[in-house]
Amino acid sequence: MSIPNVHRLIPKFLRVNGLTANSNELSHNYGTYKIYSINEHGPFSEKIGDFEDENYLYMNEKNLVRHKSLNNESQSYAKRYYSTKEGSKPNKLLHIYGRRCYATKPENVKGKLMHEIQKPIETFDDKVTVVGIGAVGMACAFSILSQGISNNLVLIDMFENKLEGEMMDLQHGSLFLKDPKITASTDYAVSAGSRVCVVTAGVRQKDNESRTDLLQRNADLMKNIIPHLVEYSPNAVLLIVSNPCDVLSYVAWKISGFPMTRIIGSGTNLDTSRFRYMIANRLNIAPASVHAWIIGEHGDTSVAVWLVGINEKNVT
Ligand SMILES: NC(=O)C1=CN([C@@H]2O[C@H](COP(=O)(O)OP(=O)(O)OC[C@H]3O[C@@H](n4cnc5c(N)ncnc54)[C@H](O)[C@@H]3O)[C@@H](O)[C@H]2O)C=CC1
Ligand SMILES: CC(=O)C(=O)O
Repeated sequence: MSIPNVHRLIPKFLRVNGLTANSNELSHNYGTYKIYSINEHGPFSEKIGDFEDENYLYMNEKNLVRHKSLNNESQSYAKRYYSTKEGSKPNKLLHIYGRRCYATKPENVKGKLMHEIQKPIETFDDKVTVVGIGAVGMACAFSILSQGISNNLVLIDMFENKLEGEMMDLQHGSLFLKDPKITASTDYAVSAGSRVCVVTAGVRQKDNESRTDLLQRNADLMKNIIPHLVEYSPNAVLLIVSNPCDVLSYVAWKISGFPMTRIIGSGTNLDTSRFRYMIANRLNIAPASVHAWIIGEHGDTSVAVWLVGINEKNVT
């Protein structure tokens, strides 16, 4: 956001807060601040602008209430409430955080070189457990972390050495992630309080085997795995990926005693994604532009359904 726009924005906040700031006071460029709001849905839900001016924070410090250093002074925040904003409901209180980013003032070498030390993130309320850390389990684990689905990941498998190695590999990637907490064990106690448990443990097909051929072996594993998950995470959603995933979802439902709404099978998602890719590839369009599904069981009896609509510019 350009500075003139910001000037339009800032007095609005100040006015709402009963302040009479003069936007001339905002004219000294220094760092870059990003202004965020939060509401009852969570923090940083909405970025409402960037601006460049140290005096705004200063002014907040002197005239408003809080120029607080949060997080052990690792970041400077200007914290304000305001009660109205275009597009938001009147009287709904929102927080404003102004976060200062160093290293934006070109001539300020110190600002470029000096970064305040941040503490590790300590609140984790979105625990996800992945049981079975083979090819599928680790792909799930990596996707969960890299897409920011959870910052609190637990890995469970039968093999301690393998668990340790996979855990360390993920932990060593923390710099590129959002400082996640990653734990691993053969003991299900580490999974306690998970919101989602993804089950990928089990045997996979060999040549000439169908997914249903795996049923007995993997159903036996479920009898061992599911009760532990229920014991430690009685409110979790179970996502069953092990094959045959639809039948094993049923098995997991029966063993767990959970309501049906808390058992999800990965079903034909993978098949659908494959199908869309193939059509997209054939038509030279993006998979997201293909409307096609594989329905039925994730297995040899599944059925393809699709719709093709063509106009001058698009194929849908
Ligand atoms: N639903 C879907 O779309 C897909 C399902 N699958 C299924 O996922 C399952 C896993 O496949 P992969 O990862 O390729 O196999 P994998 O052999 O690479 O990994 C299986 C993992 O499960 C672990 N495991 C076995 N018994 C266990 C137990 N009692 N407790 C904890 N961990 C246990 C093994 O130690 C191993 O690490 C298979 O059943 C496969 O058919 C695979 C691909 C897609
Ligand atoms: C293994 C399996 O279910 C799949 O790749 O579709």
